[in-house]
Amino acid sequence: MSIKKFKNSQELYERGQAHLVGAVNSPVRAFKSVGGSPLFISSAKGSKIIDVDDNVYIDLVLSYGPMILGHRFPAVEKKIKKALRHGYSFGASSKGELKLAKMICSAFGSMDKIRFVNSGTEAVFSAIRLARAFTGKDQIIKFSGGYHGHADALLVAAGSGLATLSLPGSKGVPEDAVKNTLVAEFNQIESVKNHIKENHNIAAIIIEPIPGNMGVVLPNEDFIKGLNQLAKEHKILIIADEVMSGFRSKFGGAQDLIGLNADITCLGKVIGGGFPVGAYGARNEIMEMVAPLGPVYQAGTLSGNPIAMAAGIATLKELKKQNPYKKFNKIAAKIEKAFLKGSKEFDLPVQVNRFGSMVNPFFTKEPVTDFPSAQKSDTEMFKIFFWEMIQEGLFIPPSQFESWFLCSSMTKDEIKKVTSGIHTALKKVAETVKVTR
Ligand SMILES: Cc1ncc(COP(=O)(O)O)c(C=O)c1O
Ligand SMILES: N[C@H](C=O)CCC(=O)O
Repeated sequence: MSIKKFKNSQELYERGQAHLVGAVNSPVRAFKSVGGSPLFISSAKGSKIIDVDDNVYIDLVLSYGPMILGHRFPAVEKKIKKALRHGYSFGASSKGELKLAKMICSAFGSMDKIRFVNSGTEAVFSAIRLARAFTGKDQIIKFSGGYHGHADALLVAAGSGLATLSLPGSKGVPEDAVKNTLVAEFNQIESVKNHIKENHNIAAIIIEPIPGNMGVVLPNEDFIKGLNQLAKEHKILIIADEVMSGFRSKFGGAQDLIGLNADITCLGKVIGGGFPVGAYGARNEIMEMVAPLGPVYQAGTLSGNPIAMAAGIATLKELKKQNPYKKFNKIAAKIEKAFLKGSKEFDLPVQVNRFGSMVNPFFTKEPVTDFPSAQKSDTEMFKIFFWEMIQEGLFIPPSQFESWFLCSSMTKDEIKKVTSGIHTALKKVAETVKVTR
């Protein structure tokens, strides 16, 4: 295998520093925690992504989730091209919005109505405003390691890029903006109970049903049951942030699979088929508080964008047709097996967490069940592993604390390439660790 070179990516990275902050438009793209300079991408098709040095990779990032069918899926591309011929944005309603809204509401028992916005961040902060208005209360509980976009109130003990960069929060967020944010520990119902005991103004608990922003973590059954019960007893709303998990483990939400009684659901990523989109939805009595029906204001020039709607409708139609969820479980199981085999053979501490098409490894001996246990993962090992995967032609997120994603376009050969690449990368980790110890 020839060694991959990144000359053109490096050049663009250097040039990019002049007019882009850190040469990127989202911090996770900067490769900060794995070192080296980030890849610049020239194109993608199916499960493959190609960088500007013509290196080809199997893509396990998939734009951090949206590209569930793979890139430029023919049926989706056809509908996007058709939509483009009709106009790009109208500032007025169009039929696609109705169609996508119906498809989504039919897939979630907890949603009668939905409002489209332009990103997951927008969906979440709008959902919080709505929960506060509906309950007449101000406080929210979030979980440490949970990431819900970059609204001020939620940049506390957050996962994703903040975990990657070891940032406890963000500068520029006034204390006032976070004074109503309470942080509990995922999978630890006592930490939620304690907040509820001490605070009587809690509007909502916001949760990623399957967290993917501290790496993938699975909720235990009793924890979810406990949340449902506490929320009901204390008239607290549950906001299921399914921006990442929505349509990734079933046609609909992970909330159904884990038995979470969501009041408001936030979506993004998959429902826009790769175009900027977000959405929040709930039962009628909650959604009818949103303007123009009710007093909660929320608006957007590009909301319900016709191209994003067309891509979303085509993606969901294709997902329904393919029903790839069993396939995802099988692929993820193979990935897990490759890790477990390699960790045994090379005597490495590895844990694998997976749910549907979300999967990722941690370099630690103990099971990963919350943010503190995820943070025990050896990020130096991850760094070595990451770069060897890149050399193997496998693009994974450049962070220990991001989920890998699977797409339905993956072929048997590509799956084999992934599992054998994992084996080689683990070997490299073991060899490097041996030398440096
Ligand atoms: C669970 C979750 N919520 C919210 C967001 C924010 O979405 P966006 O990046 O589209 O603003 C993300 C991803 O960034 C996410 O994974
Ligand atoms: N973890 C984030 C969302 O899921 C990754 C996307 C980003 O912040 O750029």
